[in-house]
Amino acid sequence: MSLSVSLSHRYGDFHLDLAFEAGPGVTAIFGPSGAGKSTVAQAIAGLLKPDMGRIALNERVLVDERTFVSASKRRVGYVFQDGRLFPHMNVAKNLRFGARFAPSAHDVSEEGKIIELLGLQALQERRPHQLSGGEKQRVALARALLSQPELLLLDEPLSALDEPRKEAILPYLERLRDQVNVPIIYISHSVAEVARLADQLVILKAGQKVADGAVEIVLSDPAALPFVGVRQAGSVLRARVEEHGCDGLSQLSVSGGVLHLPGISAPVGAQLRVRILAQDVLISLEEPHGLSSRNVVPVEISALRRGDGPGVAVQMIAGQDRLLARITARAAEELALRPGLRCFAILKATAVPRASISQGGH
Ligand SMILES: Nc1ncnc2c1ncn2[C@@H]1O[C@H](COP(=O)(O)OP(=O)(O)OP(=O)(O)O)[C@@H](O)[C@H]1O
Repeated sequence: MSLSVSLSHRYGDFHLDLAFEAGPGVTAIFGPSGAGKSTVAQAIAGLLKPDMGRIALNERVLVDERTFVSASKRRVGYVFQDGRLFPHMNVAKNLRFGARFAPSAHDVSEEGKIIELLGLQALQERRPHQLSGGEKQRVALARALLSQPELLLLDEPLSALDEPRKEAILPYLERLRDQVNVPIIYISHSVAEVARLADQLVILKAGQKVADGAVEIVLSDPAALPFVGVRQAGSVLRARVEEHGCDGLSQLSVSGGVLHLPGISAPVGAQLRVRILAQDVLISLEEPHGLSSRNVVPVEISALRRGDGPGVAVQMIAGQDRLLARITARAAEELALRPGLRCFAILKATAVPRASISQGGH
């Protein structure tokens, strides 16, 4: 699958002007409020006719100078922030409504698989007002999938939910990513969600694309730090669960070494993604001894970038992975950090919260 987007659109002073390509898996479109994310989503879905541009989905042109395929003919399943279920219909009828738009009749087992995947078996008779926010979003996701879309477009699907409900629905989105063969465009202003779900990332600012690429590469790029925010910046590592210790710490292998982290319930052998915030990584020139942290990984510095304030972002290569640290410029000077320098990254185990660790995504 491929989605190719090139857009130019004006709303008063706001000018959206960008191009990107999205492949299979989850492509996140990330940016602050007003960056133009929803405008992009609406153009892809056919709810907005851009001033100029070209959008093609799997070689089928949806928009160009001569073409404007209507929303209902695009095969794009759109899930809004608030789900937008039909209030007078129960869950089963809402789902049937989605299936009406499918180009071919549904295999019952396929339909059952979607309902099971999103955990809706027991909710079929309920009306939307009898559902929690998270359950409504799961119904909206299933309804969109039942229309057999070529692309699923999720526009901040978690933004109306409180933290516990977000946490409860994220595993469903992960299962969707890993088990349903429909590419997903995921609009979000949450780095945490992007780090958990996305394969590719496009960052927008004031209507322009400021970064794009594989999520691990973009999130660990010091140049992207100003757009991601210093407190949210960090890298995503792929890890494998090796062993659960009886003291509550689990041993994970990453390509550059071993991490010991708490709160991991995934079984031995499971593949995980671990988000490590730049502010939680320390750098040592020598291999530290007599240190309370057991998470010490040998690294090589690959890039440094001075921010506007006292901080420096340091990118390091650890095996096949990249780590990002944010330290003070004074420390970087005193340690004479420079690209090519071999040193050690230290991570405090308790700095990685449970929500930063997720399963799958390969
Ligand atoms: N229908 C419209 N008419 C006029 N201006 C609009 C319209 N829709 C969006 N805008 C403007 O376009 C800009 C981008 O809006 P958009 O909703 O795409 O941003 P966003 O990144 O999705 O923001 P948020 O995260 O707050 O939803 C904003 O300045 C907004 O005010």
